[in-house]
Amino acid sequence: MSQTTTITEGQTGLRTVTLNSGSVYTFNSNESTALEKIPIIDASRIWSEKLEDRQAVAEEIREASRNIGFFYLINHGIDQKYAGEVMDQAKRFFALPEERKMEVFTGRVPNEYVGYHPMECYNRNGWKYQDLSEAFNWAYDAAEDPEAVDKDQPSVSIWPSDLPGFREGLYAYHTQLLRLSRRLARIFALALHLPEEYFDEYVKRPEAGMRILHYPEQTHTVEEQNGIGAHTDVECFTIVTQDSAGGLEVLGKNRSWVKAEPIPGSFVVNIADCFMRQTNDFFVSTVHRVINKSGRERYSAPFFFGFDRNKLLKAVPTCVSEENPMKYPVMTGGEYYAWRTNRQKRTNTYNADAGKVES
Ligand SMILES: O=C(O)CCC(=O)C(=O)O
Ligand SMILES: [Fe+2]
Repeated sequence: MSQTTTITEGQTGLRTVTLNSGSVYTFNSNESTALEKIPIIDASRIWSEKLEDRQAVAEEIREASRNIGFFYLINHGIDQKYAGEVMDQAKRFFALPEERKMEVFTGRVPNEYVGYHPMECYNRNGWKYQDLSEAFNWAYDAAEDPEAVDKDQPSVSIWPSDLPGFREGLYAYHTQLLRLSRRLARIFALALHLPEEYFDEYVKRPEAGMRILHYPEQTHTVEEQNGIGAHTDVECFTIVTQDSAGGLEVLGKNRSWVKAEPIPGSFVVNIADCFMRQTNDFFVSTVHRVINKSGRERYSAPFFFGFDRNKLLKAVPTCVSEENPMKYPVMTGGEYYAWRTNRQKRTNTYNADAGKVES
């Protein structure tokens, strides 16, 4: 899930991005570079029996999370067949006629980000052309979670009719990523120098939405259009599966767009806004965007992992002190998610009854 921004071009050539949470970012140019490197972290140690191994990988994650807010995970142990199946299902879904996809239009589910977000329905940066992508989102479902505490809790997702195997294919991968994320929540606790089990209570009933995205090749310039405009994610962290087309870009410390080049079999993990708030800005929730200039279609599948909606979004003890007091007001995760979801969905220019409305 992402957030609306506006961009203005200053006389210096610098661009200013104002996120709708009020944060302002400046960048030098719309061109992306490979100058700054996104760290590559070997995840095999997160599953190690030895605490020293888990602590060692946690320290690497700590550094990446506070410096750039993005890292690759390699050797994560999840079989590639699950990602392959999700990419196949994405191609199948997005190839459906518009009216079939509109059966599950996101506008049908108030306050939740689930369902279909049509092609060019957002313009996150107020550029000349709408963002060139379409997406389908689905939510956590206790029935698909082997570790669920309450299996009967209903899920808010909506599903297209007559698409056998679609839901199953998506949840098979989702369940794998859920297990990885719960383990990562422990590693993040170590990374914050907290007891390893610190977040366990927060992830029993996590916020764990996922989406598939389709980006056609963009022919307009990078000054005129994005695939998905500059934004920050909402929850704690995001695990992105991308295909080989490339196009994901991260706003680096030097104020340039850094390419997150595809590394086969890897995940791109990024810190999101709830984790930034819970770490009192120790972890950085980094602005990112997608521009598909690869000459072919691009598909991706981000998994958004956050804490239980009923828990308080409050800075952890190792990130506050008398000299460094809490920066953000305390609210529940649910209140924060609803606020962000509604802000984003209000900018959707597709009206289910009237058809597509240009912004
Ligand atoms: O498609 C991607 O690689 C990333 C998409 C993204 O940033 C998002 O959906 O929040
Ligand atoms: Fe994102």
